[in-house]
Amino acid sequence: MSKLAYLGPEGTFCEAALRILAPDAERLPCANVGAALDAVRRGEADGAVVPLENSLEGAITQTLDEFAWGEPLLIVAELLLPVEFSLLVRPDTEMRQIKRLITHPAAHTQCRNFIERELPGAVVIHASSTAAAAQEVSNPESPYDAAISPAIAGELYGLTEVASGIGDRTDTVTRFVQVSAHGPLPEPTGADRTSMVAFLKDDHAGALLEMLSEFSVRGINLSRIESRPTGDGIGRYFFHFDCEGHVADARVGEALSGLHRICGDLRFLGSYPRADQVPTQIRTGTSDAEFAEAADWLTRMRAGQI
Ligand SMILES: O=C(O)C(=O)C[C@]1(C(=O)O)C=C[C@@H](O)C=C1
Repeated sequence: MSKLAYLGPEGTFCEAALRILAPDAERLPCANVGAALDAVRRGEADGAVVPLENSLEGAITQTLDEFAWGEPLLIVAELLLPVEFSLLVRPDTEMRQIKRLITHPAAHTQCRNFIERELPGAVVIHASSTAAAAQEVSNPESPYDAAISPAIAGELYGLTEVASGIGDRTDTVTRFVQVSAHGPLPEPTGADRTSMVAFLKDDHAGALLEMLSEFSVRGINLSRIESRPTGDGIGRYFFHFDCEGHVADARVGEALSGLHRICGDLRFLGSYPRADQVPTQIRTGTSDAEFAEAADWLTRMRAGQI
């Protein structure tokens, strides 16, 4: 049985994602995303499940930075999990008594309207996860009156749900990814995604356009682009890209080769099946067969056969 690390403790959305992605895996709760990924790097876990982006809040920057700077890991699967938040209190607390609230920063952002409307003036403190917040509130000595967490965390930590579905939108989803320390890569399915991190060779006009051109000239659709600071000063950024297709597809492989040539560093993060199973768009002239035919034509031409 494989062991997967995740953002704990028990009751996080991350755990819910892990249970769907790998129902039979042994679960190793970790204090934060970095610790979960380090457990994989040290061989203490066979893989990890971590949040990558949220449809309202955007990128989970800690995960992006871990993927860019930490020892390389491979994304092997993804999952889109609807996230629904509850307001949880100790059984003896009433809604009007809530003055101090604790939750994960991403949950705070997603429930901002509810907090302003229903709990005006409440102080919000951030926890390492939504379930860590619930666990904290379950302590009778806790200085916090309520947690914003998944309903399941309330059941696990003996809290009472005083409000449910408190997110600013009802259709929010978080994208989680499962990573492993090494291959093999998942087989291409025809509905795949490829992730990578690109560092510029040097800062010059059109550098980003040159990178984007490697995708566009091969008809590759991007599904996410994120810039993150390198830490080397204002204006210094590196880029995360997600594109449609698998590195085994000729057009994606060639785009990565092109990026490898023009970038200071290109880190491949993996090719894996898309959670929504939407087939990859293949524009005219960019299929594997058309790439193979063109390569064959070039070989014959170079051999003086045309
Ligand atoms: O704290 C949790 O329950 C998590 O799984 C983390 C996380 C996140 O990092 O965005 C996951 C989904 C929600 O958006 C809120 C928090």
